Amino acid sequence: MPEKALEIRGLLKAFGRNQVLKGIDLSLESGTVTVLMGANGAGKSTLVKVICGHHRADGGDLMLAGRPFSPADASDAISKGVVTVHQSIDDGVIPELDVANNLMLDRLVETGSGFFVHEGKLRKEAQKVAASMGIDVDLKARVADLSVADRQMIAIARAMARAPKVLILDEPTSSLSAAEANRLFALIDRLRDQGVAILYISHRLSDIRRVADRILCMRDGSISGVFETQPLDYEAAVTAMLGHRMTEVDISVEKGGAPVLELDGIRLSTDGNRFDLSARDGEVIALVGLLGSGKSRLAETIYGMARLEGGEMRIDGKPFRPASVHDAIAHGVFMSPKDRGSNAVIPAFDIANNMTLPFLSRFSAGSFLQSRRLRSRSREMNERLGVVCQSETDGIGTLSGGNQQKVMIARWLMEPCRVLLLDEPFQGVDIGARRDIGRQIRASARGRATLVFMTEIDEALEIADRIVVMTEGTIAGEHINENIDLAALVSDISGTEAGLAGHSA
Ligand SMILES: Nc1ncnc2c1ncn2[C@@H]1O[C@H](COP(=O)(O)OP(=O)(O)OP(=O)(O)O)[C@@H](O)[C@H]1O
Repeated sequence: MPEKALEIRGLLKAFGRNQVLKGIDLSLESGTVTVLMGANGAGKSTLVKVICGHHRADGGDLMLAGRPFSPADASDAISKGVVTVHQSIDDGVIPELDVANNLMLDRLVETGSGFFVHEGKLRKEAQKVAASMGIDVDLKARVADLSVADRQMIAIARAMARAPKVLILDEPTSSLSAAEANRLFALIDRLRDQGVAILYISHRLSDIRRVADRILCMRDGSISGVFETQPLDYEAAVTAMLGHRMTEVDISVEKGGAPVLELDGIRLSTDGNRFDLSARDGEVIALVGLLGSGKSRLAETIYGMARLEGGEMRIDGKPFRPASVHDAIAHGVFMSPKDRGSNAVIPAFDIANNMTLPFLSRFSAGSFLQSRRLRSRSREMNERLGVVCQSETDGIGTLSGGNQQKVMIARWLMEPCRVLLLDEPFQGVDIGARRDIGRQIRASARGRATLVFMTEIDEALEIADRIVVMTEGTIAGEHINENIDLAALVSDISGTEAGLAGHSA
């Protein structure tokens, strides 16, 4: 029998009158990866925050390796053997220090030996840790200069230097490219072999298929399903998580709409290849590519944040060369940026104000009627997208991450525009919510051209009329979604492995 690393019985947690955890029972076994799936707002982060000492439980018992466990705070949890790598990876590293010092940080602090004292010894030890984790990074590099993936590896390696019994990874692949995610999976395999009990939280079926030994589903503050018999039944797990089967997004190809946005022989960098793209009224185009493929640069160029380095852009047949974001917006171009935390959410505002923010100035006459109208529209949008909240006057900060993302998308779907750019709209949202958002994107498509920038092919296939593949700053291929030739699509994204891993075709 595998050893029970962590056992939880009857865990309760409420925020005010919102009972978020309603008696959670679960156990994590050593040398096993348990995936925790749950719809946005189900309570996953709250559960993790209780386990890692960030929140105090209101009731229930936690046992770590057979002993009562009630962490006073995050560092108490770590010292007892429960380490969490949060979505915000820089929680786990000090960006200004080099890799070796980051890897050895805890030992340096524990022994009080201070930094850089035994430089040679420190580097040797760090080398050992890096090698044992299969990490191939220059130990002298400043962590701030590393890629997101490398920083995340260092955060995990640092966590492992504490020899934890339980490692919690909260959506660890959300900022990684496919190849980087594969490196992370290899590291997880090693840790499992070393006997660590891993709790892995994810919304991505392709990740879940790759790492899960067992799946726990969470719905509305309770565990709604446990799947541990191989082969795992993913369809049943998704149903247990959502409480119903998933419904499909209807992709009916809009034919014959007039061109709205035309890119004619454009170049994103001075030495980049030129390309053309035309987006029609009512059309939803997915621009798919890995990190560095140029898709974000393209979004920024259309949105007036980056300079067009050649060629011509037109909107409704008229030349369009935005000098600024303000200028792009004035031409009817809206963009929902990725990384909602730093780019979009106004923490001090409530849901309705966050949703209607760009339009507030227009209604700023302070008119009571207008404000009522905005509130009722945001209430309707909340319902259509299934935002889990008490009311539209809740502070945005009280929503779960995925629900904040829905509010941000709603912000741009609510208002008419000519060109809508959505950068990674499904980041951090659960599978059911992805369908809700996809359906709303399609329902709002008429009267505009919609360009959705994303890394996951599965997501593109779910919502787009046309899939455009980008590599090295230019277009590598275009595919109509209806009767798509998946093999050809895959070969366009040459070298893409994990983004496709979950696709069964
Ligand atoms: N600090 C807080 N104050 C008030 N309510 C909160 C707080 N933190 C979480 N909640 C509420 O708890 C519920 C569960 O949120 P939680 O973040 O745990 O969900 P989640 O399952 O992690 O969702 P996601 O997948 O979207 O990240 C939500 O209704 C949320 O509004």
